[in-house]
Amino acid sequence: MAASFRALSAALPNQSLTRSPPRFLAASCLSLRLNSVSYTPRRGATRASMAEIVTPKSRGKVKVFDTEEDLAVSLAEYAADLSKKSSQRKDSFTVVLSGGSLVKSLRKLLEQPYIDSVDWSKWHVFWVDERVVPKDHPDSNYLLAYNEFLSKVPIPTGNVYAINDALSAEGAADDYETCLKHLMKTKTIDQSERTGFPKFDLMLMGMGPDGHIASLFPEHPLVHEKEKWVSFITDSPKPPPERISFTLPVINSSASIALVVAGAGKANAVHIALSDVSNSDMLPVQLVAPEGELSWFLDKGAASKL
Ligand SMILES: O=C1O[C@H](COP(=O)(O)O)[C@@H](O)[C@H](O)[C@H]1O
Repeated sequence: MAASFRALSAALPNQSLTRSPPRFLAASCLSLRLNSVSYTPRRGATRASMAEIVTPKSRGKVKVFDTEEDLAVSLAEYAADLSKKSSQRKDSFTVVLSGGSLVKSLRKLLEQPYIDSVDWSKWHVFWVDERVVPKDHPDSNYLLAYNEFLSKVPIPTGNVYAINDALSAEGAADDYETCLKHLMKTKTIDQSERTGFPKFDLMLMGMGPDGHIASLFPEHPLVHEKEKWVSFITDSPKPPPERISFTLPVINSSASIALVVAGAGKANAVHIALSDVSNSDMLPVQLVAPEGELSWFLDKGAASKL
């Protein structure tokens, strides 16, 4: 069993992971080195109360907030700032959403000053993963984003790229990849000069308590996909079983990734993800290393094991 997965299984004895529980904890996985810690004082009602942690080089910038509310305030500021910079430079701002708890953390973008100041006409919205269910199904990541966010902002309908829910998992993944290829050709989506894969402006990613990101689950072969842009699984350990997902080469070609994690139930995976450790079979979240910048938005609970 892989070391990171073994460590996480030991740390989460009451949560159902996809492999049997370990007999011991791999100590090396839990050696996080913090280079420095600095505190930013609260500067006003809309400012978030935050601590910033400097992690090992490739693990990005880590912001820890007192509350998920503070996290949401800062996330809105971050996304709006990137949107502004991108909109000044080009005609499209390509944003990739996750499902799950991430969507709720976008709620401050629906408030002033962002709702009126963001140039929503430039936004093009994609999903890093989607469950292969009808778009009106309660498990649909599209439906969640539509209800909580997309229906409340003036993003042109044609700029929202949901999966074709009439297709099989394999068909939907191929179809989505074809759509991305077309949009890269027409320059709506940038192309990474380094990898040739699409380079999204901003990926807003959640993480599961088992360290999964998108629909890339620990010890699943899909984690090692190197060629495809979008792939599918029919055996997801988290229901529903059929999903499509961006692959790691696409995720890691991004200009910016925000990893948004709240709640003590995810603290062990956060701890492992931010440790300076590499082994042959790491948790999917440990493999996130974008071409551009990686920013972590954590609440106190998620950061409680750092
Ligand atoms: O199934 C999924 O889970 C992850 C994590 O969800 P969360 O509710 O624990 O934040 C999510 O990022 C992914 O998009 C979704 O399909």
